[in-house]
This record gives sequence, structure tokens and C-alpha cells, in this order.
Amino acid sequence: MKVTVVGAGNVGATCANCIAEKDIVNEVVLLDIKEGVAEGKSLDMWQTAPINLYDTRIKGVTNDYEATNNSEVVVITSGLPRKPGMSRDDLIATNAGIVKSVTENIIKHSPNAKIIIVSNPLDVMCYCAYLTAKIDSSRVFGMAGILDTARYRAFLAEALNVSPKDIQALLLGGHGDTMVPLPRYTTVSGIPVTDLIDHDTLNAIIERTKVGGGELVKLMGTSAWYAPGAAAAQMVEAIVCNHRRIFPVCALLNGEYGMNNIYLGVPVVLGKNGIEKIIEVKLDKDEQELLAQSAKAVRSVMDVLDNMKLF
Ligand SMILES: NC(=O)c1ccc[n+]([C@@H]2O[C@H](COP(=O)([O-])OP(=O)(O)OC[C@H]3O[C@@H](n4cnc5c(N)ncnc54)[C@H](O)[C@@H]3O)[C@@H](O)[C@H]2O)c1
Ligand SMILES: O=C(O)C[C@H](O)C(=O)O
Repeated sequence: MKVTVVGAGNVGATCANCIAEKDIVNEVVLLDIKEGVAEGKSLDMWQTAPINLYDTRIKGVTNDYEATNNSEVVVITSGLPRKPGMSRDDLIATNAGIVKSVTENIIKHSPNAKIIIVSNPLDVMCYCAYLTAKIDSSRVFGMAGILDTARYRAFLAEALNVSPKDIQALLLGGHGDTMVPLPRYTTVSGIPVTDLIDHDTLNAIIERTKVGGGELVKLMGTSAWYAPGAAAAQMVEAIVCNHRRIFPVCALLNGEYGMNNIYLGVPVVLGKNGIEKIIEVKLDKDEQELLAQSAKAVRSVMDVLDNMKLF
């Protein structure tokens, strides 16, 4: 089984490395437009195989889509990351064209692939790939919710001084500062988090989570890659192993949560066919309002895509 990662930058290379270390596929193809970069990083990664004990072959290529033929899953990370002072939405002018042309190539060579988008602005780049690929939306979706909930869970683990493994959480909405963490659906080994933490501390963690990407951009001058790469690899694993894991994933809504024709983060069952099912959780009035605000923010970026007249 073959998986392709497009973009051999920070997130793409990390993702390819995480997939290889899981030892769940025969081959990972890493593709970039920069001559030699994917080849070099792949060779370096492959030389960790005798140390980290895996068999997955990693092949780096420069814009050679033949090498990606018949991939089961393709992760698209190509595109600019933001710099301090920018919002993710500022990336649309460059990244929409990149995501469109990469998706065209991918679908030509792997017509049956499941496509996971990582490039930002995430929700609208998913829509852009969906319009380009012209395949069922169960096979075109985005990574953000696993990352955003991982940040939320990591902050909670620190505050509670417990293992991050025991924190389960759900988050809805767009991958922007309007994302909607759901304390009502956050538990620590089955115990409601609200029983374990005071209101102000929980609120501070939620607010920090919402701008978690920006915190890292400020610190590093570019955006994060370790957790994003690992999160996308976890989605690949759920698909290729048909685990049917329930993850927050950026999915096309057609009636779910009362919304239509918009990509937003929602819980889904992820398995061999991609999105096997979108799960609709019950929301109270406040949560519904927050989700509506998040959808409004995503729609305003969809309008920018529309005005670019790429479709
Ligand atoms: N969804 C998320 O949660 C999430 C998390 C982190 C980063 N991101 C986004 O992922 C993208 C990549 O981030 P990064 O830190 O890896 O950036 P990066 O600059 O390190 O890597 C991007 C790579 O894409 C390559 N590229 C550009 N155009 C290409 C094309 N047409 N075909 C193939 N490769 C091409 C570049 O050469 C570069 O190597 C950014 O848009 C960033 O905002 C999203
Ligand atoms: O913040 C960014 O620009 C990258 C990514 O979306 C993240 O959340 O880390």
C-alpha cells in the first residue's frame, strides 16, 4: 500500500516520517517542487529505519506524479505557512492555486485516493480541493481538529497534572480563532472536566487553544509542524488500518448541523473509505451560536476563493 505526502517542508516531512515510523504501509512517496529536497529528506528518513526499526520505504521525488500512482491516501501540505502578524486567511491568494494544481495532478494519478488537506486556510482549501477533484466529499477532508484538540488536551494535562492520554475532548468549527472547543464534551478518564477544574482556568485554556497556532508562529517565525505532522499521520493510520476512529475532521456539511455546502470541523468516523459517517452531537444554544459564528468566518474566506475565479 502506498501513501503520498505532497510538500516536503516542515509539516510534510514530519508527517511522512511519522507514517513511516508507524510501519503500516509499504511505501511513502514525498513530493515537492524544490529540486532535491524531497529526495534528500527521504534518504535521511530512510536511514533512521535501522534505528527506529521499520520497513516502510520512503521515496522522495521532485514533481514526479508518476511516482505517486495509485496512492491509497494523499496528504497535501504544499503551500505557504504564515509569518508573525499574518492570519491563516492571508495565505489564500497563493495557496488556493497550489492546492488546485496539486489536486489536479493527484486525482489524475490516484483516482481512488482519499485526500487529506493540511494547507491553510484549511477549511477553504478543503473546499478548493473538493471542487477540483470532483469526487465524493467522503474522500476529501482536512486535518485540523486532531491538532486543535491535541493542544487543548495538552494544556489541560498540564493544568491538571495528569497524563494527556486520559483526556478526551471534542472541538467543532473552522480552523481559525473562531474554533469551538466544547467543555461539555471534555472528559478525563470519563470524569467531566468541569468537575476537576475551575471555570476561569478552563476558560483561559480554551482561549489559549483558539490562538494556539498563532502562539507558535510568534515563537518560531513560521507555523508549527511536529503536532500537525503527527495529527495528519494519525488520520492516515485510521484510514489505511480501517480503524474507524472518531476524530474531529474538516468535512463537507450537507444538512448536518443545519449547514450546507461548507467545510467545517465536526466529529466523524474515519475508516477505509475515508469519512464513513459524520456524527451530529447535540449542541446547546450557546454552542450553536459559536458554531454559526465560526461558519460565518469560513464563509467570508469562501467568498474570497469565489472572487479568485479559479472554478
Ligand atoms: N491544517 C493545519 O492544522 C496546519 C498545521 C500546520 C501547517 N499548516 C499549513 O500547512 C502548509 C505547509 O506548512 P509548512 O510549515 O510545512 O510549510 P513549508 O514552507 O515548510 O513547506 C511547504 C512546502 O510546500 C512546497 N510546495 C509549494 N508549492 C508546491 C507545489 N505546487 N507542489 C509541491 N510542493 C509545493 C514548498 O516547496 C515547501 O517545501 C501551510 O499552508 C501551513 O499554513 C496547516
Ligand atoms: O497556525 C498556523 O498558521 C498553522 C496551523 O494552522 C496551526 O494551527 O498550527
